[in-house]
Amino acid sequence: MSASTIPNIRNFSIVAHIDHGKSTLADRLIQLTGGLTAREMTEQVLDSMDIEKERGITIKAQTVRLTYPAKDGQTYILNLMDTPGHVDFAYEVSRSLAACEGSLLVVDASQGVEAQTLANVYHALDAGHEIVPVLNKIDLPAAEPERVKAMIEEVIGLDASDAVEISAKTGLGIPDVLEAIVTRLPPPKGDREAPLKALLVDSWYDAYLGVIVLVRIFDGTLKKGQRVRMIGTGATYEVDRIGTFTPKMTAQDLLGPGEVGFITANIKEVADTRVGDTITDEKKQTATPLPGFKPAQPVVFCGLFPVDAADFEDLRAAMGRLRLNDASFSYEMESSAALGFGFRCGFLGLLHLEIIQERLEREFNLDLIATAPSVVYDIKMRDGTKIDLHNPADMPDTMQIEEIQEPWIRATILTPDDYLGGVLKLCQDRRGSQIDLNYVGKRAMVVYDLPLNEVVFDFYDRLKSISKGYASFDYTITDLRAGDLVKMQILVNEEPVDALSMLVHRTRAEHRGRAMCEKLKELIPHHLFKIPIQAAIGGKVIARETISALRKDVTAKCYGGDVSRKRKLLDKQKEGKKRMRQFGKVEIPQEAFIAALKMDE
Ligand SMILES: Nc1nc2c(ncn2[C@@H]2O[C@H](COP(=O)(O)OP(=O)(O)OP(=O)(O)O)[C@@H](O)[C@H]2O)c(=O)[nH]1
Repeated sequence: MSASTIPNIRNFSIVAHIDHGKSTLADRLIQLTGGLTAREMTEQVLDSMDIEKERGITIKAQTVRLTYPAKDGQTYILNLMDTPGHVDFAYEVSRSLAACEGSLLVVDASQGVEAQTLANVYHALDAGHEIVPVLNKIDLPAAEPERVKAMIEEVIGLDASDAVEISAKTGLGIPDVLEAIVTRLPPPKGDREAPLKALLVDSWYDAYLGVIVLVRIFDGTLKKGQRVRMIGTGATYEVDRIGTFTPKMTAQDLLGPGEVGFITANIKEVADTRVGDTITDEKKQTATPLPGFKPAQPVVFCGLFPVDAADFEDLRAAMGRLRLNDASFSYEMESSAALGFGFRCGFLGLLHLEIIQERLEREFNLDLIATAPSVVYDIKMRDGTKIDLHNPADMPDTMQIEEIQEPWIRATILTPDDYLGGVLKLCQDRRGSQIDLNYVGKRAMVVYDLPLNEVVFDFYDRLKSISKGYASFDYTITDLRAGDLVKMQILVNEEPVDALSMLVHRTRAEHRGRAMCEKLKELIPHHLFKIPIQAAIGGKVIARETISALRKDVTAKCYGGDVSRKRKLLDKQKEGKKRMRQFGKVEIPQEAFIAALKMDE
């Protein structure tokens, strides 16, 4: 028995920087190979969740099987594995790549190589992929295909001389992409007679069908009724449905080597499936399981609390629902003196956090307060024990702490030359240390080591505003380093607000404390009494602001007859009311919690 090539199949991904046109190209490929009718094509197909559509980003890896009659007279099955484009989901990128042999590298011909182009193409090269460069958006007047080809060769080291030039928008060049997939990407290899060996690429929960598992077969065959074993978890299941996405779910009798498809097998929860696991036949097991992946670890934590305490059970139920589909999101119950009952939640990154919060608020109609995002700190105690600190409120007594370690990242930033000064200053201000600085044409490529704690709040927003949206950013977590970190508390009306406490580097504490007090002064409405706002480290106040006592009529300052302005102000106040929390005698609006953390330097 030996592996042979399966000549009429190609498995491929599209890797690209966000917004370079990956989804548009995928839709064109589906359209051209007749996977859907024109009416079904009205919406972008691969981005299926609402929020993905609205924000135009791809989150969950999906797959489509296309049938393509090529110029050589043969008909090919092309399996397109979609990959997410954002840094938070790098893990999902690598697992989709493991299921294919090649990638299309899509680069916007008016923009050029960006930070995530690099990160994603390196993932693809790591996965052993053959890569076809595709220059998109050549319909734009600003497109400079020759310059971008040179950039691909210089920065990535790929031969771009035969890059395919296309416009995913107009459809120009799409047939060339299909031909390139068939002629330039390698076919899969596999042994049909060997015991089943399949990769568990992804899984998600469907309200009607239960857990759906996306698989890529390497050896053997998989069919309905077969009993399979997941090697990692040891669980066994009987396959009750099997098929492919065209992109509609289509039943098949059997999947063989090189094929990609789905199974259902009466699996109760997504958490019962481990992405990267090897699926084999229960009776005839493979002797060589696939290498698998490290599970995605949450790196950013924050507390989520209902504004209205009566919503707690609804929040619990909603989190359970989201978790069904997203095993990388974690939560456990937490109670806070100020905020009551809520949950401590773990996320893959800030975007992941925002998406989950938004879904909870929008799909489940919940009003939430999010506390300051925090990274996970490793604390070594004097008695030799170690603590993983997810919540600054739980920080042990400093006298007992030997050392605090924090996660560091290596960040790659590409920016037009004009903004380089601002970008370097930002990195420097965030305790960064410069590793590399290069020029590629008129763009600078900067590599910095930075503490993740300085990046989680607003680094990305700041970078975008400094560079007018032109800089791109990608990072990987590298190591843990000891840091002189202290817990800073915020006191409103002499009472500590746990939800606003954070670990900061000692050298940054005063600056940060002052900025937070100033911001809170703007955001907390006047009350009938004076409210002191203080930042303190271990009982020592390092910054202070005071909110003066109330002027009764909020509209008083709108003298003159501008009625609509008055009404707006009153409406705004009413809106604010709904989303306020009572802290002792003080009401703090929800916006204050997040806004206080997003500070201008
Ligand atoms: N002019 C022009 N615009 C394009 C072309 N291809 C895509 N676009 C536009 O570029 C934007 C981004 O395209 P998407 O396909 O959503 O980008 P994406 O890479 O899938 O983004 P993510 O899903 O977030 O990774 C959209 O507004 C598209 O309409 C093209 O060939 N020409």
